[in-house]
Amino acid sequence: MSTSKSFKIFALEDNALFSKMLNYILSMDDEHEVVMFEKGRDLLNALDQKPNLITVDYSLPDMTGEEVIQKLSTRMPHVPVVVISGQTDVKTAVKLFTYGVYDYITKEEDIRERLLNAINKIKVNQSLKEEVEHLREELSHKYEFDKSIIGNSKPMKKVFQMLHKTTDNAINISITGETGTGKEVVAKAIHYNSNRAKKPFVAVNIAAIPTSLLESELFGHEKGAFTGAISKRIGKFEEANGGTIFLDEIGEMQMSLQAKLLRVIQEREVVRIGGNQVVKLDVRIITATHRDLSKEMMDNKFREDLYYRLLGVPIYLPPLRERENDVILLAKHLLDQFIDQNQLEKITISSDAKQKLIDYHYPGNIRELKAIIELAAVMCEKNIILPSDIQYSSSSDLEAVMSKDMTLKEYNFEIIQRFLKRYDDNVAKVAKKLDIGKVTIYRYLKEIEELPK
Ligand SMILES: Nc1ncnc2c1ncn2[C@@H]1O[C@H](COP(=O)(O)OP(=O)(O)OP(=O)(O)O)[C@@H](O)[C@H]1O
Repeated sequence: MSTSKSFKIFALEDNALFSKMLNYILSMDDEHEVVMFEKGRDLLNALDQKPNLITVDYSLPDMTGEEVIQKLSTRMPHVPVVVISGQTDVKTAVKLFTYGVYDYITKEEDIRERLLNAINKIKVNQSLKEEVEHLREELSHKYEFDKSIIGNSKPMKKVFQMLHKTTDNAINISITGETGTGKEVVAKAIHYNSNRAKKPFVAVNIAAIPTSLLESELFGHEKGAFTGAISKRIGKFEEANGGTIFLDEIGEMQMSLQAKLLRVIQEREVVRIGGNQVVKLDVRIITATHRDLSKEMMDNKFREDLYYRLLGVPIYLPPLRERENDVILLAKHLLDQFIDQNQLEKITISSDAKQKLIDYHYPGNIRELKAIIELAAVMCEKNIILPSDIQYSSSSDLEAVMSKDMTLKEYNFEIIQRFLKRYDDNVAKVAKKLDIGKVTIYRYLKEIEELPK
């Protein structure tokens, strides 16, 4: 069986016998490539080989273990170091931990278990870090402007022009637009296309958090800062440090908190509630609102100084009814997404259905279009969406399906029946498509039969 040595370990140990034993323990895992060193200097000279882990004996002939560790902490701060020592000296151990040493293991009987345990933990940590990196990378592709924000209409071209001006700087951005026009999608795309893409994107919906909790949610608190603060909590601003914070529905923020937010923005630092430690901030702020903030300002509901601080690059997202042919582009995109997520066969939209889609005014904008398309995909037969499959929330059809007239159970009946029709009553296939058990389908069918006719 071929094995790949993907985890390189450097081990620094001058005692010949112990070195042999260490090499044996570390090489037990086929994945490990172990390189033994007798002298600290030799190990330091070989760092360009990029080890994944370094073990260091504390007492060495040419330089002290402490010196080696100190040098490693500046030259390779991200590579975990495990110290192996012949002595149990708490003071030494504590000092070494200040250099960021991962573990301190004494040369005792259980060294094998302790060492392998430490290595396993390090590997799990490293693979988690790699996964986070990988996901961030994937996210940044996913949020490329023209891949995540679908639209080709004149007003959307203007939006794209503005978006491209936001990538190389940290200027604040204020997004306005009716509900469902894609304000959050745009905020994410700005972040993942900016030079902050590898740092966090933290979204906070101001309207969704009770006023009494909002301050601590945003700025954090120390343990015991107020009744209920049972432990220290980092606020969203600190969480977003180095990256972007998205304050959705900023127009809902109370005046008293607006003053605190202004202070944080001006000072570029935050102090957790009940604490005195000042945390420096480097956070880009993107705000969104469906309200007219300039009007709120005139009505004394929004602070003028905060308004201008947050305004930065203003981006207006037009309602869907003003986006010309984007309705069809978006409908196809949302349909493909739904097909992908549910592993359905290809579904197309008939030209009459397209016309029906264009004729509607979408008060709920793209969120509403998404719901309409998903329902149409479920309702249609023979994998083609016809005008009758398109049901608007303002018309009675969709209301009949989605609102009080139908319970969730009845809605489920409807979907299962549609799928059974589409797949010629093949229960196994329908169960697979809907990702539910066959028994569930039989149970529904039985219940339908038992309903009074
Ligand atoms: N241009 C677009 N391209 C593709 N999908 C979009 C686009 N705009 C919005 N969407 C989709 O529409 C839905 C609503 O978008 P989003 O939540 O960003 O809207 P919003 O303006 O923030 O809404 P609200 O004001 O209610 O918070 C999401 O599912 C989003 O993925």
